[in-house]
Amino acid sequence: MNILDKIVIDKRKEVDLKKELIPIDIFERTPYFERKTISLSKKLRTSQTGIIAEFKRKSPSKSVINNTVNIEDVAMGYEHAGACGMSVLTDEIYFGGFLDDLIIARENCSLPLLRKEFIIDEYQILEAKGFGADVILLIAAILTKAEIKQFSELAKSLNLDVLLEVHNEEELHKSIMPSLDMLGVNNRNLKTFDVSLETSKTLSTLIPNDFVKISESGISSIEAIKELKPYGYQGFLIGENFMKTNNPGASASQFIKSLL
Ligand SMILES: O=C(O)c1ccccc1NCC(=O)[C@H](O)[C@H](O)COP(=O)(O)O
Repeated sequence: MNILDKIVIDKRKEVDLKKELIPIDIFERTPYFERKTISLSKKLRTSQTGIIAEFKRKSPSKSVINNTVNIEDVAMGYEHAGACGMSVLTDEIYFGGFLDDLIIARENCSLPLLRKEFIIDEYQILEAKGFGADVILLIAAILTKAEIKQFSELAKSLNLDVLLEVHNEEELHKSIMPSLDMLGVNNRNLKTFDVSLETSKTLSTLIPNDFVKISESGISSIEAIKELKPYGYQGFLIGENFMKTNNPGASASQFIKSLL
């Protein structure tokens, strides 16, 4: 069984258990639920750099990345660095993240926040809103076309932006629909962990211009961004390159300054 299938099986168990323990309407009563969300797609359309900086403690492909920095400092650091948005991995088993990380990030910066999660149930979308997210991620590899439609329409009804992630042509073709804001091409094959920026280049021409295009994973140099921009990418999701340092905010700041 590949890692993605394993993650989805564990996620199903986790969500089913939570649904038994925490009624969904609780999320509608959090202080964050009524908050006016910030649109990442709108910010990216006018951003000079388009950097979405990620908070990522560990990953299935790299094991531990950074266990010492705290999310308060990193959220403030990313905002100060001039990032366009922040991605927060909330999966605990595989990425060492927590839902509370979203709240802590929300309290420490005013960047649009992406809940980076393996969303397989509407419950997680209400939860994302209740914990201060502005954007949700939908991964085409783990969802049917009907689920992508159902989940993205629910997110839009809650004023959340939707980032749909693909890795190949088949996933892209099944996914394109008006309820998405951004199309992300993951340069990492989530089943084998192979990373290649060629994936973003190849798929770019197939993405209609109405969507903001984001290139995700394996970006570690200014040269990579310069290579990808001519293919129409306006957003660049970067995790490990910043998180592997002692000071991810300072690392993002240096990176963003070199881009301007
Ligand atoms: O990062 C992984 O190893 C991974 C494995 C399986 C599923 C998802 C995975 N990562 C999620 C992401 O999409 C990345 O964290 C994000 O794009 C940033 O990537 P990077 O800059 O390479 O840390």
